[in-house]
Amino acid sequence: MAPSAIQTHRPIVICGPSGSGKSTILTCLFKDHPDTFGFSVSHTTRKPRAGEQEGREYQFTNQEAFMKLVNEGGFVEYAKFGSNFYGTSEKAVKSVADAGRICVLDIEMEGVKQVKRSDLNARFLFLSPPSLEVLEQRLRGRATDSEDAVRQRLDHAKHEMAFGKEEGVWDKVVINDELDKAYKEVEEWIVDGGKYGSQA
Ligand SMILES: Nc1ncnc2c1ncn2[C@@H]1O[C@H](COP(=O)(O)OP(=O)(O)OP(=O)(O)O)[C@@H](O)[C@H]1O
Repeated sequence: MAPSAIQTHRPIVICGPSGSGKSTILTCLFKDHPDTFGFSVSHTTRKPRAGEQEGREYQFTNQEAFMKLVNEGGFVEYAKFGSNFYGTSEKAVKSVADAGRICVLDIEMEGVKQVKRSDLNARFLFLSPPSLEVLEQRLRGRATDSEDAVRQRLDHAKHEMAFGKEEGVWDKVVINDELDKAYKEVEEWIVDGGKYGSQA
């Protein structure tokens, strides 16, 4: 039987504390490899903001429809933030692969555990800051968060760093010390000599 798109285009899960550099590294990757990667469009029960378009930023839905999809096992991961639900449907990930791209999932710890239990056959990358001290400097340097938010992120980062050290979870752990070096290491692992982790 011919391999499915999801087997030839294995999704990449990237996880790491806020401020570890996920967006920075993914921006480089997408720029250096145009038309290779894609993000799946998540579902959310929150209302669209001005300028947001159905099916582009999110698939906007209501709680009843969201829960129905949960019960049908349609999500590879979902979570509640504040009073709204957010989730990644299996269909959304598969449609990225069907379009000939590798789906990149930038998700947090609980989501990673759920994707691990799914049949997505994803590859798991943990991006770590060199230390909590450096992470704090970067979060402050980014200047996008209030003092309270920085403290919350650092608090959460301690648990995430422990998760990053757990056996059997990660296919690759990269320490983002010097950006160019970390990026090269991520790129090399993802591209995998042109195989992109494909076993097919
Ligand atoms: N190797 C590095 N050396 C120095 N600064 C870095 C390095 N990598 C990233 N940064 C800086 O650290 C800050 C945090 O990076 P970034 O926003 O990419 O993190 P993130 O993991 O995507 O965070 P979030 O999960 O909150 O979106 C940014 O200001 C970025 O420019």
